[in-house]
Amino acid sequence: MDCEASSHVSLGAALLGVLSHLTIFIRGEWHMQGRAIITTYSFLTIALLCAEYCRVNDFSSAIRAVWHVTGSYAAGLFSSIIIYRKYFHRLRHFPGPPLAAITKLWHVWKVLDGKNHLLLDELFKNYGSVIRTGPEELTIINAAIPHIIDGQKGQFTKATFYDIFLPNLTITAARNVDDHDARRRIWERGFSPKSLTVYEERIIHYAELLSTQIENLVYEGDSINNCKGAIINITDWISWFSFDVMGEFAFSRSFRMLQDRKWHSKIRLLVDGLGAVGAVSPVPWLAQLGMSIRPRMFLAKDWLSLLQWCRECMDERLQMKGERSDVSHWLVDAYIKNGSQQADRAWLDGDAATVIVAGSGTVSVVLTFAFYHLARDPPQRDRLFKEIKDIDIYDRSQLQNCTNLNAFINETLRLYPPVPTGGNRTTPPTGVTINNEYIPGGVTIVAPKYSIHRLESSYASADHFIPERWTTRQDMVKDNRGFAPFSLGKFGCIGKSLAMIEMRFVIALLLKKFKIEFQGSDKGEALFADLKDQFTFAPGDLLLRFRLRE
Ligand code: HEM
Repeated sequence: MDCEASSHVSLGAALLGVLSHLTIFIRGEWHMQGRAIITTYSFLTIALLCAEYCRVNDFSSAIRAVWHVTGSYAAGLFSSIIIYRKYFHRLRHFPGPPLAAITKLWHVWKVLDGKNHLLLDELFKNYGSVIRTGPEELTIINAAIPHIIDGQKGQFTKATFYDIFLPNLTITAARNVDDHDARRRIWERGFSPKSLTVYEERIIHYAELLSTQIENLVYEGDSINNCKGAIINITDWISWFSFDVMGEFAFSRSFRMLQDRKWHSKIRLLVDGLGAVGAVSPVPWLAQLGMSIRPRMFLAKDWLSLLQWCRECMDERLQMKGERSDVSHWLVDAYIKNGSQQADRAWLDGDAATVIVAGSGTVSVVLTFAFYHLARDPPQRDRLFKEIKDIDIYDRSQLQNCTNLNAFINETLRLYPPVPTGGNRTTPPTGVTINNEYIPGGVTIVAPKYSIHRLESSYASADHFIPERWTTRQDMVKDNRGFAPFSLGKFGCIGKSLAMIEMRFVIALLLKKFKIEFQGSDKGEALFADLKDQFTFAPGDLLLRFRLRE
């Protein structure tokens, strides 16, 4: 091919790239098509290579020519995408980091350290309350936003992020509103007041086991090391407790972590797998691509092995004779009544895994930070102890009426919402107007609770832990609309009441029995240094000294 012909071909290929963007890729969602796109382009490249080889009868010239054409095509395609996103996109006038407007990969790079909550907070300080954090994404940090996206009138749907869990089917990831509503109706049967009373017995059982194990460690510490009390990593112990409880609710079996005083290998996989979800959550297409192309590699392999284990646990659960009063009972019931169809089995497995993840990774965060503040703030600890020491903590209604305890939990939920930045939604097709600003349809809205809960315009001394703002110092709450640790509306947390029962009881039980203090010079530095946002918060280690009260 002479030089002129070659440059015509390159120009044609580049124009074709621009055209593919403007006519095909500019529309709709493509994050689930990664594999199909790669297969199609590979096929076309090979076909082109064969055709060129037949024409010139020389392999290296054919490769050079195809390389030229594909390079030009890619240059046209990506230049068009970049120019469009930067200068013509409907979100172009929103401020934000320049690279964010072009690709979400900048976000992956930025959150490799797992500190997405801090990143979004910093962006808020630099760019204001509405920030373009992706080509099709706005992060909005404003007290009104939780009610706008999830309130009664909310027409918003779950955003593309949730497809990261596919092909796993679960209520949390159901983006189709009808599928979600149908699943939610089944779940709701498992959270009736009657069911909660039954679950409470299980919670009490495991909380007592936690308390007994700590007591054993205190005796072991006193006699073996001759040190006063037990120094324990509360982050681990609280996680073991909450996963053991959810094992009961999902599969009617304990993971025996409290008993064995160590992590169950599969639960460890789960925690590590969620770390990976945190890292790739800004680009669900990358996660899907990894899963479909290399399902047997690295974390994808661990994740699949975990799902397989959940399936096996559910097989055992289905074999159990007699009625089981766990959360899965209602999911299993629906599965059997529907004729035990394979499609329903996928929902059953996915939702059982959801019970474990949604029920443990959240409660454990609040309890860990609650114990951190109990150790850090002796006057708060003494005030709580005074409130609970003479009541029957096994009587749920008495605990429910403990105003200081409730305020303490609320303040922990405010500063450390277990889902700190997640809960992305998509605007309805007609778009919405927020604070006099029109936002078009189909845009992802991120409303990070971590930052919204720390707005100075909403809470006086917002970064400080002051439980009194919920009791005697209500003047310190200026605008409470943004407080939504459990989210709101039809996608809001279904386990809120269960979680509150669990958190109140564990705090009351351990506080009544133990004196809780920091250990030596460790004042919780690792807890914060290693704190990661991986959809739910994953706190670092926290060593505390537990001593028996006289
Ligand atoms: C402190 C404890 C908890 C907090 C702060 C919390 C918070 C949340 C939040 C923010 C959401 C919305 C997530 C989203 O939009 O993607 C959610 C959903 C959910 N939570 Fe919780 N949660 C807690 C405990 C629990 C417990 C104990 C369970 C029981 C198994 C549970 C089950 C669920 C389920 C099934 C959903 C999905 C609801 C739906 O999509 O309709 N959560 N939770």
